[in-house]
Amino acid sequence: MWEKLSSLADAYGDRSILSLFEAGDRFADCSVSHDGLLFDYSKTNICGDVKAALLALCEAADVAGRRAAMFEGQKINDTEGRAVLHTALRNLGGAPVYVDGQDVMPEVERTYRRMEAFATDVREGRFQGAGGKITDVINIGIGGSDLGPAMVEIALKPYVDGPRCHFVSNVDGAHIADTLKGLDPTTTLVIVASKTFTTIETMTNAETARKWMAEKVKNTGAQFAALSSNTEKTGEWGIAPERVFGFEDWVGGRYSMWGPIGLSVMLAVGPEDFRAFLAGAAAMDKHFREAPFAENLPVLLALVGIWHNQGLGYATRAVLPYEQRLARLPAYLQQMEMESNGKRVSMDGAELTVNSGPVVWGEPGTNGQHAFYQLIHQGTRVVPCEFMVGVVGHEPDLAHQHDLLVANCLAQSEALLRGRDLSEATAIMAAKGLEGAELARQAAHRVFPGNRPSTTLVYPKLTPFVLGQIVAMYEHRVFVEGAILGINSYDQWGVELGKELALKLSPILAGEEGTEGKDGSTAGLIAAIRAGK
Ligand SMILES: O=P(O)(O)OC[C@H]1O[C@](O)(CO)[C@@H](O)[C@@H]1O
Repeated sequence: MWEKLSSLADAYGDRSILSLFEAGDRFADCSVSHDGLLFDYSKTNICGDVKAALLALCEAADVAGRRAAMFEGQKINDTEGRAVLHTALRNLGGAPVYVDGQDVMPEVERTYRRMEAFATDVREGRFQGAGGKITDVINIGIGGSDLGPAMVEIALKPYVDGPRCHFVSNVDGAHIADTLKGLDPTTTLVIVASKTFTTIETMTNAETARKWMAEKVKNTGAQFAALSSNTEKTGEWGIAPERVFGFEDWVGGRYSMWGPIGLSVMLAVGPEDFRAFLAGAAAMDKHFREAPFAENLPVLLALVGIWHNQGLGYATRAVLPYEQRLARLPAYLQQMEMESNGKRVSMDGAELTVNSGPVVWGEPGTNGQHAFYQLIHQGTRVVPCEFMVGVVGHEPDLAHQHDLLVANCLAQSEALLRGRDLSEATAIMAAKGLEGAELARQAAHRVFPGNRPSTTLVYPKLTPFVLGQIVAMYEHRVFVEGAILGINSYDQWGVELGKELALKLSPILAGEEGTEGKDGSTAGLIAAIRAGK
């Protein structure tokens, strides 16, 4: 299945992307517009036969069949025996969705209405803390129970008109200590967000928050809410059922912010804007299900990813939003993509014969330009870049700054494409008066190889709807890449070993057990830390 792609990669790996623009209207051929979004992949070296080979991979992997299986609630997460239906969380008012023959939508809608009612009560002051109206909300969660809502709350700042939201994730006591400083427990609502309600970091931080609140609030439980699929544990922990918002095991942690895990966002922006966020995602779901693959945004994004990673062997990709409010998007996508597609075996347990998903990283522009773009432009390894930028910002008075932002975004992809060759670099340095060996030496440092691939996503403005579209597009991109690789994108066994070892290390670090059986490095580190305490 991969031979064709690999022979095309051998043939085309080094060809000039710029020269591809000489034939026909490449921009028109290699960009897709849908519902306000414009995805341009013309600055990659994908063209006719590469695209055909990539689309053939979709056929060979039966992406269409697997897509149908996902939306139909089949148990495509087959190492855990679970359906994968985060799409149901944003299917509000939509068609029934069946799991094991039962329509899950009535329960999804019911929970959603409870969330709306609770969020409205908090925002309008009907739900109060011991000291009055809730001013602050702390979401305690980690991974998918943190990254999504934390990312969205920043992204939608212009829409925030509710209580201040804080996000605590790290088991490092510094995180919760710094967050609690300055907060008034009598007007703070604590949300414990954990699908399993057993995650050690979250439960430890929740306990710390409970102690902090108990110093000033008699009935601490009244100011706690839980977001979880483990209602037994939320009950044991003492959170009253009316403030427990549940979801089923067919919602994966890293895909969960569309439902109860998004409660902090709903509290911040209000139910109406949260609904718009879901509507954007639902619109992308529809596009993903209906558009032909050759014009399907998530499919194209996935194919670009497959070409760069499995085809050309580029091990990483940078996500570079030219939008300060998307500062946490790269971290969010890191979990979504790397926890989903960082797998070494296919569904049947056989080792992959191609690379698994790439390393995903990034920072917003223009900040990244002054940090790591040096390597992207002149380093020896190629880093495919995924730029994104809004046509307008939310600050009409600062439109000139937005124009500068856009200019920088476009300049970077242009620079990556064109580069600067030795003759140009030499002419520039000669014009500055250099000559001879020094001219040659200095010019060499100013050469940009160029021919470095990038894509650009242009969106009208970062509204809740648009953010929903973008995130859902990435979710489906991960699905398509995973389907082509033949892996299960919805389990995460790779996080388990470290968790198990950490539990065993705690008593050793405390001096209650010895280091027998530990490797020399770990034993040495334990000894040093124990001695330094
Ligand atoms: O919501 P929970 O159950 O606390 O899990 C948090 C995170 O931990 C993980 O299971 C990985 O450790 C993620 O997949 C998940 O998002």
